Amino acid sequence: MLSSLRSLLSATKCPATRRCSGFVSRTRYVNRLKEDDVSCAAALQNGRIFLFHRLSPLLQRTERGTFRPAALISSDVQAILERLGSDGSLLRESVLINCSEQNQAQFCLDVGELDQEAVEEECEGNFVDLRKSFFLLSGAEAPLVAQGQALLRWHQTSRFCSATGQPTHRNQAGSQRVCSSSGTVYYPKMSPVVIVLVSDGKRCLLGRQSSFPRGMYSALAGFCDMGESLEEALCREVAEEVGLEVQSISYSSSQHWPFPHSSFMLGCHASVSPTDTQLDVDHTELEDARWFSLEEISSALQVKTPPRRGEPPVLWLPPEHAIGNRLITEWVVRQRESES
Ligand SMILES: NC(=O)c1ccc[n+]([C@@H]2O[C@H](COP(=O)([O-])OP(=O)(O)OC[C@H]3O[C@@H](n4cnc5c(N)ncnc54)[C@H](O)[C@@H]3O)[C@@H](O)[C@H]2O)c1
Ligand SMILES: [Mg+2]
Repeated sequence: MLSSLRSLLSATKCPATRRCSGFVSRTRYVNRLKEDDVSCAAALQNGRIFLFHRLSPLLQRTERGTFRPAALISSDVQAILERLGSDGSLLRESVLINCSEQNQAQFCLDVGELDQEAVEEECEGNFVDLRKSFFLLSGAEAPLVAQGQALLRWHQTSRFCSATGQPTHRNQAGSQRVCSSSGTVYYPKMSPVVIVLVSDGKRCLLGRQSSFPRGMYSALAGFCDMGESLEEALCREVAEEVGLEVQSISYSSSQHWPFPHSSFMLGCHASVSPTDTQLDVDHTELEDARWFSLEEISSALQVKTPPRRGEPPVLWLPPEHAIGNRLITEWVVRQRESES
C-alpha cells in the first residue's frame, strides 16, 4: 500500500514545473511580503484586489459570456471606496493571496460593510455565492477565489485569542494574527480531508449526501481524525460510509477546498476485491452510494451543466476543478487503457 503511494507521489507534477522562469523569485517575493509590513503596504498600492461582499466574490461577465473574478487595480478600489463613503482605511484590511505571473501582488478584500448594489454598480460586476461561483469559473480562477475567501473567513472568525479572550492583531499581509496579551501567534487553519475513488476493477463507487444538488454523485470523502495517517483515515471512512474493506491505496493529488470551511483534500484511488463489493451504506452520512460502470461515468463526464428544475434526473459529477472530478477522470483513462 505504502510503496504505491510513494511511487505516485514521486510522479506527481510539481506546480513549479508547469511555469517558466520567475517561479522562484515570485515565491520569495510573496514570502518577503508576509514578513515585511512596509514592503507589503507598498505592494498593496500597486497590486490587484479581488473584492468580496460577506465572503461572496465579485465576478464580471466577459465578452464571450463566461465569468471571471474581477482583479481590480488598487488605486481604482481606493477611489471607489471613497466615492461610497468609506474613509479609505478599509483598503489596508486587504489580505495577501499570492503574486501573479505578471509579478503583481494579489490581495482580497471584503467590503461587506458597504452597500452591495452600489459596489456592484461601480465595479460592473456581481457578488456571487462561492458555491455558485465554482460552477461559473474556469479551473485556473476558482482556486484563487477559494483561497481568498478562506483567508478572509479565517480573519473574520479569529479576531480574539481562544486562550486569553483578548483581541488579536494581524500583520499587513494577513498571513498571521498575534494575541495582544500573550503574544501567541495564530496561522490560517485547514482541516485535512481524504477523498477516495474506490474501484472493484470494472466499476467505481460514488456516493451522494442529501445536501448535494439533485443527481450529483462524487467520490467518498471524510475528515481525518486527530492522530490518523492518510491511509488510516481512508480505510476508516470507506468502512464507515459503505461497509467495505479497502485492499490497496494509491495517492493521486491534493487540493484546497473552501467548503464547509478550509479543507485540505488529499485525493486517492483505492481498490476492493471484486468478490467483496456488497454495499452496506450508512444512511446517516450518505443518501445513496452505488457502483457505476465505465459507460455511465463516461457519459456523466459529458454533462457540463446541472439539470434544470423539472428536467428528468441525470447523473452528473463535481465540476472540472474539483478533485473528485479529477479522480473520476483518472479512473476513466486507466480503465480505457486497461480495456484496449
Ligand atoms: N473537492 C471535491 O471534489 C469534493 C468532493 C466530495 C466532498 N468534498 C468535501 O469533503 C468534505 C468532507 O466530506 P464529508 O462531509 O463527507 O465528511 P465526513 O464523512 O467526515 O462527514 C462530515 C461530518 O464529520 C464531522 N467532522 C469531523 N471533523 C470535522 C471538521 N474538521 N470539520 C467539519 N466536520 C467535521 C462532522 O460531524 C461532519 O458532519 C465536505 O465538506 C465536502 O465539501 C469535496
Ligand atoms: Mg463523508
